[in-house]
Amino acid sequence: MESLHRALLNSSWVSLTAVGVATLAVVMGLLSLFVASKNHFPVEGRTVLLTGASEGMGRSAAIQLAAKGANVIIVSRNVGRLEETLAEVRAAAKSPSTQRFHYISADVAEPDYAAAVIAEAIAWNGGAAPDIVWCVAGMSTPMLWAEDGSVAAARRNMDVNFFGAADMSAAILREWLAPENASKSPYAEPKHLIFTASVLALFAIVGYAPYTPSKWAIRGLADTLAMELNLYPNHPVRVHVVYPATIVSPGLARENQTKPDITVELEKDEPPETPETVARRAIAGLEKGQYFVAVSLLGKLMQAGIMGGSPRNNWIVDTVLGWFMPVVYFFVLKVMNGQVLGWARKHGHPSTYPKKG
Ligand SMILES: NC(=O)C1=CN([C@@H]2O[C@H](COP(=O)(O)OP(=O)(O)OC[C@H]3O[C@@H](n4cnc5c(N)ncnc54)[C@H](OP(=O)(O)O)[C@@H]3O)[C@@H](O)[C@H]2O)C=CC1
Ligand SMILES: CCCCCCCCCCCCCCCC(=O)[C@@H](N)CO
Repeated sequence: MESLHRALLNSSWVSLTAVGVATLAVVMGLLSLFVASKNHFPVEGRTVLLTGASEGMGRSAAIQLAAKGANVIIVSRNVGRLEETLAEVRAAAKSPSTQRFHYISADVAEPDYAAAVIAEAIAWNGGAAPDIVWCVAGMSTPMLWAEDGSVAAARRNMDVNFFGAADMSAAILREWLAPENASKSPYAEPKHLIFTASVLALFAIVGYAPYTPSKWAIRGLADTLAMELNLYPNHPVRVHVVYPATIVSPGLARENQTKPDITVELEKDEPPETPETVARRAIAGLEKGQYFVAVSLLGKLMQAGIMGGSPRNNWIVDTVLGWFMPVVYFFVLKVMNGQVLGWARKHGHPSTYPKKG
C-alpha cells in the first residue's frame, strides 16, 4: 500500500492522464453497449442506389436493405446477373406491395458513366434522386509490382475502383447539392454517400500494389468531401467509407487466380467472412453513424492506426486506441517483414515462381 502510494505520487502527470483517459474510454465503450442509440441510417421508404450489387457484398447489402424496407436500384455490367439478383432483392422486401426495385446496366470504368445512371434512376424514381448512394463496384488483380503488366493492371484498378466511385459521387452530389434541392427543414434526414475501400487502405501488404493505391485514393476523396460538404448546410449529406477485409465472393475467386502465394500466406491472419456478414456489419456501422466503418477487430485497430486528419467516430476511443498502434506496428512489421524475408530465402527470386493466371 505504502509503495503503491509512493509510486502514484512519483508517477508523472502524463502517465496518470493516460491511465485516466484509458479508463474513461473503456467505461464509455461499455456504456455505449447498453445505451440504445438513434439509428443514423434509416432506409425504410427511401431509395438506395448501389453499384457493384449483382454479386458479393453489394448483392448482400442490396438484399438486406430491401429487408429493411428500402427501394433499391442495383448497377453493374452483366444484365443476366442483374436480373437474377434483382429477383432475390425483390423477394427479400419488407413490404412487397409498396417497395420498388430496378436495375441499370453500366460500366463504372467508363468516363462520365454516372450522369446517365443518375438520370435513369431519377426518371424511374418519379423525379427524385436516390437518397443513398453506395459505391461497391470494385476489382482486384494482385501481382508483384516488378512483373510485366503491373502498371497496366494498376490503371485498370484505378479506373474501376477509384474513378468508378469518384464519377458516381460527383454525379449524385450535383443533384443533391443543387440550390433548388435545398432541404425544407434544417433537421431533414441527411443523404448518404458511401464508399467501399478495403483494410488494405489502412495497412498495405505485399502483392496488392496494383489495387491498394486505388483504395487509398478513395480515402483521400472521402476525407476531402467530409470537410467540403460543410459548404452546404441546407443540403445535409453524410459521407462514409467501409473497410472490408477478405470477403468470400466471386471477386475473391477471380483475384485468387493470380494472387502471389506469399500474399495468400500473409492474409491468412485476417479470416475471410461471407458477403452477408460483411454487409450486415457495414450496415450496423452506418446505423451507428460511423464515418469510417471497419467490419472486423483487426480492421478497427488498423483504422485507429491511420486517423491523422480524418474525422473521428469517437474521439476518445479512437485517440486511446491510436496511442497503442505504433507499439503494435513495431511488432507487426518485424514479424511480417521477417515472413517475407524467410519466403525469399526459401523460394528464391520471384522470377522462378510457378506461373499463375
Ligand atoms: N473480396 C474481397 O476480399 C474484398 C473486396 N473489397 C471490395 O469490396 C467491394 C465488393 O467486393 P466483392 O464482394 O468481392 O465483389 P465481387 O467482385 O464479387 O463483385 C463485384 C461487383 O461489381 C460489379 N462490377 C465489377 N466491375 C464493374 C464495372 N467495371 N462496372 C460496373 N460494375 C462492375 C460486378 O458485376 P459485373 O461484373 O456484372 O459488372 C459485381 O456485381 C469491391 O469494391 C472490392 O474491391 C474490399 C476488401 C476485400
Ligand atoms: C493491427 C495490425 C494488424 C496487422 C495484421 C495484418 C494482417 C494482414 C491482413 C491483410 C488482409 C488483407 C485483406 C485483403 C482484402 C482485399 O481488399 C483484397 N481481397 C482485394 O479484393
